[in-house]
Amino acid sequence: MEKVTVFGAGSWGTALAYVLTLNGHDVLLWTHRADQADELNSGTNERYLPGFRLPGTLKATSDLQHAIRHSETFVIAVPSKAIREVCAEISGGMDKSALFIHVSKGIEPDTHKRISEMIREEVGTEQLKAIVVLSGPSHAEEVAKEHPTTITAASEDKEAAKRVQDLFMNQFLRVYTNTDVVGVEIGGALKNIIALAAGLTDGLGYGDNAKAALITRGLAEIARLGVKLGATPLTFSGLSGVGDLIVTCTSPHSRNWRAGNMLGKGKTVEEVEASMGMVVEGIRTTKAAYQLSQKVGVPMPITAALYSVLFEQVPVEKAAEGLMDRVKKDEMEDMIDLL
Ligand SMILES: NC(=O)C1=CN([C@@H]2O[C@H](COP(=O)(O)OP(=O)(O)OC[C@H]3O[C@@H](n4cnc5c(N)ncnc54)[C@H](OP(=O)(O)O)[C@@H]3O)[C@@H](O)[C@H]2O)C=CC1
Ligand SMILES: O=C(CO)COP(=O)(O)O
Repeated sequence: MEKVTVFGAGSWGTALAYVLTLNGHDVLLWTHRADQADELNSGTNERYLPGFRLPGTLKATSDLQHAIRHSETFVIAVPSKAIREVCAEISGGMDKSALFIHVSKGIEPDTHKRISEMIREEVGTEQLKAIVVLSGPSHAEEVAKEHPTTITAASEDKEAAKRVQDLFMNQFLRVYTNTDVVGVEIGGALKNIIALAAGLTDGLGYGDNAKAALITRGLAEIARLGVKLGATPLTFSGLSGVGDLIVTCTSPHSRNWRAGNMLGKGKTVEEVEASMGMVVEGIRTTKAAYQLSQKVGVPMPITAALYSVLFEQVPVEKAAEGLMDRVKKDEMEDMIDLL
């Protein structure tokens, strides 16, 4: 039995705290809202996991110092836009080092930093035992129902990745390890762009051919960018690559797919964001990935088309037409770096 603190009590933080509690660990779930801590301690999280009953052994707090002191194993489960703020606050309150496990999927616009890079910038080297990213096809709603799920724990520190595998693995959650942090983080972040686009084409009524095209060509452009940034090509055919692409592009559980679907049915970006009530990482990541693709000179036509819809008010039908009208190509063109 280990002591673990989960920071962030949205759908994923709550589901992972549940898994760790089931696995026999002493888990403290931190939320920045005192009213939510009270609700969690009474056994529910209605906004983020409606109908789900938390076990009585899973405790919650909104006291950050209490949460930091509870353990030396931290699971960071807040949206990417809150990573810097939350990690800086945690770092400011730490008096011993800790293992940081992050589960967020995003890239920061303008700096183009991955989550583990932001954590390293906010937490002192002497405070970090290691950083592990936990990623893969895993809707919180299904994990909370104990449905079979597979994910990967990636770290440059193999022993740390194995420790995370041991912490989370059980009969319904199978955890693999990987050493390709860049590939796992890029795959997890960029699949949200393609999921938004898949929701959008579903909203337009384009059907399955269009979705298969988005998943396949989306994977090609994600891998192209990832390899340029130092990822191992094979990682993109794994759980955090094609696995997460499939689950997010095809499931109504996906907030990114749902947001895209609303856009395809004519809602504005502002209307979609206001109505979701949960994080839609793909919008921010589209901006970051578009900027990054321009900076490093990697063609990412789907990302560019979505960027034009989200940030340049290009009508969705026009963006889709633009994708189909592009110059004729060989399927494997621009893929040479992946060999
Ligand atoms: N849900 C899922 O199935 C999965 C999600 N992920 C990833 O995990 C990350 C978290 O997602 P998820 O749990 O779904 O998100 P949710 O939108 O469900 O919840 C976000 C949580 O973070 C809290 N939060 C937001 N900003 C801050 C802040 N500045 N300080 C402290 N807490 C904050 C929110 O609090 P408040 O209620 O006050 O807004 C809320 O509790 C995302 O990057 C997502 O892509 C990864 C795999 C699966
Ligand atoms: O990352 C996820 C599943 O692996 C969750 O995706 P959404 O954020 O689109 O719901």
